[in-house]
Amino acid sequence: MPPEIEALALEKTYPRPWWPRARRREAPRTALRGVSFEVRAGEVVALIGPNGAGKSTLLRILSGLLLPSAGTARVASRDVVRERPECRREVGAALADDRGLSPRLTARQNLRFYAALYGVPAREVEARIEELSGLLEARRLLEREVRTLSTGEKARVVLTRALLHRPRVLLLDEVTRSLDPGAARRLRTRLLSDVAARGAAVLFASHDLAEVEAVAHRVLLDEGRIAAAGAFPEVRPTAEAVFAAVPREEG
Ligand SMILES: Nc1ncnc2c1ncn2[C@@H]1O[C@H](COP(=O)(O)OP(=O)(O)OP(=O)(O)O)[C@@H](O)[C@H]1O
Repeated sequence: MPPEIEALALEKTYPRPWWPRARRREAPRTALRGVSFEVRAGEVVALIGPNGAGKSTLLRILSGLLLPSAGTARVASRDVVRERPECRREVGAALADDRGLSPRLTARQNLRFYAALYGVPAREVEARIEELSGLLEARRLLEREVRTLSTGEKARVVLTRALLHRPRVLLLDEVTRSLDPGAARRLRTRLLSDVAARGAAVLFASHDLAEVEAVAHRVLLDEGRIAAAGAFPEVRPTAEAVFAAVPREEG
């Protein structure tokens, strides 16, 4: 079986901003420098690394929101650039700074909209929303307008949305960051065991080494490059060194 997520020599350099004042000040920024790895069906892989390591950039490329500068990536055996629409149907993404929910619609209306977009059969939509919102402790939020929800409450709706169409690949960018610790733990355990049990591949970014130790089958450490990969005990010394390192100031 081919891997569900496959990155091969991925590179990403953000160009200088186009507006003149910032353009003079800012250089292009390289966020990924040849990243290669894979995630197989049923595997939960954590992507850990300090701020600016490139985690969000990588997840945005894999979800089809950002183009790589070089290299290739495949999700559910499809090329994320050439087969972008097909890819996006196979992926459930809950990314940092998610702006995809309409603030004036209720959570349920938003979820119905995305269910239709993802092609969930109409007769299954309500049952799916009930089931997932129960799993993600979001049922009491369903009839509320999204603009009235707290950050953590919105995160639950975003997670529910990511799972609506039973995606083969789930990409999570620090989604439990805004949840209180108990809820984060419960959600992580339920969510990840649920998706892994049905054979989905999960890649989630986190700063929290304890979180990674609890759930990840395998860990990737990223710093624009893969600094270490494998089971947590093997990666741990490098991870601890990277997180403990005093950052070098630029210039
Ligand atoms: N739109 C952008 N334009 C220019 N540079 C960017 C842009 N987005 C990210 N970067 C830069 O790319 C690098 C990687 O950023 P990225 O957001 O992928 O890191 P991260 O590992 O997700 O960080 P964090 O843990 O803080 O969320 C950083 O140096 C960042 O400043």
